[in-house]
Amino acid sequence: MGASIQINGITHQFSPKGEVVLQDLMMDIGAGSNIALIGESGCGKSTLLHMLAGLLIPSEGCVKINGRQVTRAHPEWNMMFQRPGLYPWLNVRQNVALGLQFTGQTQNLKGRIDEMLELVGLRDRSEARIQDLSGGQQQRVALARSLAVEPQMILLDEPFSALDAFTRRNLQLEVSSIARDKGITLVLVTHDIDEALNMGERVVVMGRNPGTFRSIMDIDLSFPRNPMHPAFTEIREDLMDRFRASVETPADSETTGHTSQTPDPKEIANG
Ligand SMILES: Nc1ncnc2c1ncn2[C@@H]1O[C@H](COP(=O)(O)OP(=O)(O)OP(=O)(O)O)[C@@H](O)[C@H]1O
Repeated sequence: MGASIQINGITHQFSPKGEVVLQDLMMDIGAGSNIALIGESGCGKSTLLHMLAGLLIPSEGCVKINGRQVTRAHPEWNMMFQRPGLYPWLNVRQNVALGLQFTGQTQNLKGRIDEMLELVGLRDRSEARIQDLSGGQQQRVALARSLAVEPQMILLDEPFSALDAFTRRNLQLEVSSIARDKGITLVLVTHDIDEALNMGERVVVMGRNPGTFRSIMDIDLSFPRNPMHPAFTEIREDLMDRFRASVETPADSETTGHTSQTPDPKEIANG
């Protein structure tokens, strides 16, 4: 079961007299939903993600996961970064085992690892050395390690940005499909509008100085999504306009609260 997330009036400064990095953020994220955060560099996406992970406590307001205030990190709230963070002196299987060992879930360890490697398409590389894998395969190992502990929530901080376009798209589709199948709540930070649209049931556009939610858009397209489909293209254009507006219009010249707009329901064909 995925975690429900409540972002409850978050304002943040890294130091008492420093700039206000995030201001008055409010949002509820339903259990099992997939959210993408996009916005100009420096608008506070990673800062917010760290707060959801319990790695950073906001100066004002709080994050609640399943109704409880977050005060520290938790093994069921998994974070994946641009670099997969694997240990090169351990093989694939040993890397995947780490989360399970760390959380004491060592019953049927081999079976569980095999299941995860099957899920991410790496069953035949279980004994391989990390440095012998491609970047995409390494991210798959990191994903298998994250999924092995049956997380309630996965937080992704531009995890595919170093990958080639083909691998990147495959992983976007696979990760969002696995998260939906398993009911895991997924929050993705990205600079890439297509990535946000490939994965997000909701896309949140943030503005900077200070970081606010400028636009919240529910994306009513079925999965897997096809970037060539006219409905996808139309929503991409709309999202780009919102992104542009978030860069061009300073936050303090408009209401900093969030707006919500749901596009007309559009079914998208696969292929
Ligand atoms: N530990 C820190 N101490 C002081 N300021 C920080 C710290 N971490 C981030 N900042 C500042 O907070 C602001 C938001 O940073 P953050 O990394 O969250 O933005 P971002 O939207 O994720 O950017 P990018 O897209 O470039 O990764 C920036 O101005 C950054 O310089």
